[in-house]
Amino acid sequence: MTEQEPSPHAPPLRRFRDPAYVPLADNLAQVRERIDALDTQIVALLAERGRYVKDAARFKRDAFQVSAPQRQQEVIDKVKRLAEQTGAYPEVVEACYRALIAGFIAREQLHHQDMIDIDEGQP
Ligand SMILES: C=C(O[C@@H]1C=C(C(=O)O)C=C[C@H]1O)C(=O)O
Repeated sequence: MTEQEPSPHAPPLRRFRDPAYVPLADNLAQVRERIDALDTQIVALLAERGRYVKDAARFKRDAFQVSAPQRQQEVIDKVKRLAEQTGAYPEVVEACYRALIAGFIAREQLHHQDMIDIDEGQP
């Protein structure tokens, strides 16, 4: 085992046994450029998702409703199905979503604590 980081511009060191495998890039630098571009999109999407999670707090009465465990399970089930359909690694998708939802709920709880009830009696 070397303690050296891989060389970004070097040619491939290994190949897949599957002769049908189609490479996506010429070198590691190219692979990383594409990963970086995807991360930019993913973080922008997470920001948008977070704005909707914040808005959801307006429709909830208490901490249990913020947590909404049944909805959490629906989201996990749905993304696992999507992973199967799209070829994403299902265990990665599930782990990401469990972490994401936990983080989003924590934020939503903070927003919820910072809100006031709408008084139904008001004209
Ligand atoms: C956004 C909601 O609130 C919470 C956050 C969820 C999420 O991040 O997907 C799902 C359920 C709730 O725990 C919701 O109830 O839809």
